[in-house]
Amino acid sequence: MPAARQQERLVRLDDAGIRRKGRWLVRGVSFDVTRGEIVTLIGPNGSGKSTSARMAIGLLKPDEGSVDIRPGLRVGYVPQKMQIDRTMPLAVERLMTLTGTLTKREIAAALAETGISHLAKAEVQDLSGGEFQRALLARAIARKPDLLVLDEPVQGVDFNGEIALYELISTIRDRIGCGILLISHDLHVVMAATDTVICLNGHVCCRGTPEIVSQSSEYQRLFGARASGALALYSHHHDHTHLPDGRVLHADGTVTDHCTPGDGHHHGAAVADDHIHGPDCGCGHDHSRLTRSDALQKGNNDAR
Ligand SMILES: Nc1ncnc2c1ncn2[C@@H]1O[C@H](COP(=O)(O)OP(=O)(O)OP(=O)(O)O)[C@@H](O)[C@H]1O
Repeated sequence: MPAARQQERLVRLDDAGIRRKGRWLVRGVSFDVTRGEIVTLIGPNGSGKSTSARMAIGLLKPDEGSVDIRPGLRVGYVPQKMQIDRTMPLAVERLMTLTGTLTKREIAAALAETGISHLAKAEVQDLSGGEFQRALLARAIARKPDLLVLDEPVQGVDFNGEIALYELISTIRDRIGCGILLISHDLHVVMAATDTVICLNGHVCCRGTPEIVSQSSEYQRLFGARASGALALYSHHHDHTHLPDGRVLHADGTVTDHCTPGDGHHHGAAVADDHIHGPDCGCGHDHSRLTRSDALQKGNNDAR
């Protein structure tokens, strides 16, 4: 692909935020996706990944900041949840055309690309989890999108299937030359397939290339031989916690309605996937900071 085309910016979010019912769902979100790039959003449940992705493709308008989408951008989107009536007979090739017409040739090419040509006439309700994800991917790439947005594309897929699907996503990027915005919880494999990782937790917590992160000494110390994913991105110091009611508890004990991009990193929520810090956990973090359970308890007390 020519270099100029590769640098083509497809979408840019600049300090974008979404507010609902008096609460910021995400705030201060800035990132670009350029052609040929795979950008992955990671973060705990409810951290704003889907909301940010939906802003990036114009399904949600930001309440502050801006989202610039290249004029005429063709988007292929696989949402996290699909409303498909599993009791209705629906063949895979019909699923492909539910949201617009496609030629037989386009359908055949997309099914071949995703390795499910043999399932063209199969009923969607009979597909395995991995086959269903491939069918959704086929539908999303059939119109040769400029930007492919995949919200948790490996849900319900076993470990080997996950790796195969990520490889497929990279192959599709190379062949179609699209940009890809990926949302994933699969930190152990997401590193391999990604150019840029963005860690969200109500705002952008940190970002970086997988290579730089995986070579850091803290990464090696934290995760050693079992480290093959983006877990290292979760190893930085976090200095505030989002409370269940949406307010923010800061390291100095103060509670505010929301965090801001300048707040620094979160404590606990993102680290909790592995352990709660204590004097013996050996992870190298600053243990004078509040543990997640301490922080939550303190926040709850403050709220009373
Ligand atoms: N329309 C809405 N009104 C109010 N709150 C909303 C709305 N949509 C989403 N939320 C809340 O915004 C937060 C972010 O949701 P979002 O779906 O973006 O998170 P996520 O990071 O994709 O989560 P998950 O990993 O669980 O899929 C959640 O707390 C969610 O409950």
